[in-house]
Amino acid sequence: MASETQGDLRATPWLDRIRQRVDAAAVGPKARQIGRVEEVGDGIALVSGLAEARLDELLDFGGGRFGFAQVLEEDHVGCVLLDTGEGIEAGDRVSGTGDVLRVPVGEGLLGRIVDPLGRPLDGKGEIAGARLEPIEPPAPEIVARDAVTRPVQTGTLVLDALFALGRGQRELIIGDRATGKTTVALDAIISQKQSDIVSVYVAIGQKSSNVRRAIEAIAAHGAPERTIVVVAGPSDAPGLQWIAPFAAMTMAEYFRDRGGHALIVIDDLTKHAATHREIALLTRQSPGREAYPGDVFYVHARLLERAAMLSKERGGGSLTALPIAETDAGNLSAYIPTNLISITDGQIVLDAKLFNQGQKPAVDVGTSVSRVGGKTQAKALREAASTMRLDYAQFLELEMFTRFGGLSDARVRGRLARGSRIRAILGQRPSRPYRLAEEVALVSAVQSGLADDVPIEAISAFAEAVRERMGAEAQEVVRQVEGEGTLDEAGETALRNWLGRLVREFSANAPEGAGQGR
Ligand SMILES: Nc1ncnc2c1ncn2[C@@H]1O[C@H](COP(=O)(O)OP(=O)(O)OP(=O)(O)O)[C@@H](O)[C@H]1O
Repeated sequence: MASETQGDLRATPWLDRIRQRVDAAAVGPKARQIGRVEEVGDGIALVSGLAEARLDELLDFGGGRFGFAQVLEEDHVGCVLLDTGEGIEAGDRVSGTGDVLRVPVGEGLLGRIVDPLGRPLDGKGEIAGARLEPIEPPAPEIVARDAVTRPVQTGTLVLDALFALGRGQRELIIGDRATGKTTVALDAIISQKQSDIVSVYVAIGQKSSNVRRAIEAIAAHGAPERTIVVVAGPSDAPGLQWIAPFAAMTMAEYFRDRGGHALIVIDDLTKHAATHREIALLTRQSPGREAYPGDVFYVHARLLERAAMLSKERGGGSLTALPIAETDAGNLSAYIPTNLISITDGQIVLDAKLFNQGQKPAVDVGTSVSRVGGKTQAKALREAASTMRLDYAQFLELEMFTRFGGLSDARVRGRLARGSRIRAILGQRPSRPYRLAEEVALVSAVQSGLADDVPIEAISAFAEAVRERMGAEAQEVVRQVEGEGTLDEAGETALRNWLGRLVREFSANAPEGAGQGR
């Protein structure tokens, strides 16, 4: 009897605790679908028994391994794994989570290098204060958008002067291998060092040496503390590479939706399309043109549609996208390039021939276009560059005709001299973006004819002098251009006088007869 009482005494607190836990627990049936792995390999698993699974649903393979439903068939679900799938075998249990894939977002990601799931790759510890958001929220609807009218300074003179990028715009950077595509996009990120725009660089299937070069360029010349780098390497699971641009978009949208401004560089969508094709073939979807599944256009359209300039009612934030695409032998009419060209608001075409001739950035001004137009350009630059594109195009044609000799008319020589100076001024080294005022000065110098007196071989030194000395020697011009985007009469005169003095320095040192228009 005594021992029974003792037992009761010991059991009472324990029973109370259990009673409390039972009372606190939500009571009700909780169904969890359990499926079974039928086949697994190459980052893909075919799973049976998940009749209720939804598209893009996150599936739990146990042991911290996940995948998401990409293809729903009558008898199986095609699932894309988010890791290599090592340790997963046919017959393993899989359960649906009822949720879609989510990634961390927030200010804590700024200055960090992460994988597409937001896991740190930079060894700087956990991401602070992050919350989870789905990787594919719907794109802003039409009424939530505003016109694209405010510029994004890319710092690359040929882009800012001739094509102009606007906040909320999607501009494709396209060209053959190693033609400077990444460099142009990175310069746009570096150029945001002093702006209110945060940047996201997402590398999909890029060689680690290239990714390291990009990270180093941003760290050395840009504002790494306001940049997020998302990396999915070539040896990562195809699923991880596939979600990379979507996850990075979600991270960038966080700023757009809070009235902020973001720029995303997607490097590159050709590799993403190849991953999409690989996944589609492995999950037995029927191949279409060039063996891509029929939905590859839709995948990229719904991704890029998320770049937008939001209306004032929605906070007035913006997300600008610079997707990159690779061509083969300059073929812009291949399947993925044509898709992307028709989705985006313009394209910057980089030409291998120009690159090999030493014209860098190798932008082909004939085939490049911005469908948003000059509306987004700062007034001062728009006015200075108004006829530059036409002058340059005419020069290129004239140059071709005069290559065989003959035409020596003074007007023709004048045009050739002007055109060759435009070409020289458009040349630019990597990681050296210009400020807006410097661009206005350079374009004005060439278009007003002042630079005709600078020998062609001294043009790059002249441009360098503008970069180095303008801030100190033409402060009022810089203040007006960068503050108001335009120059009043006094400002224009001050700019002309300053450029005139600079030109004299360069033409004074010129060899006899230089600058007379070759
Ligand atoms: N304006 C430039 N001036 C001098 N060198 C440049 C310029 N732009 C690019 N380069 C050089 O050309 C090489 C290729 O550039 P980049 O990696 O940007 O090209 P890409 O088209 O992105 O290449 P990939 O096809 O490998 O992605 C690099 O070594 C880069 O430093």
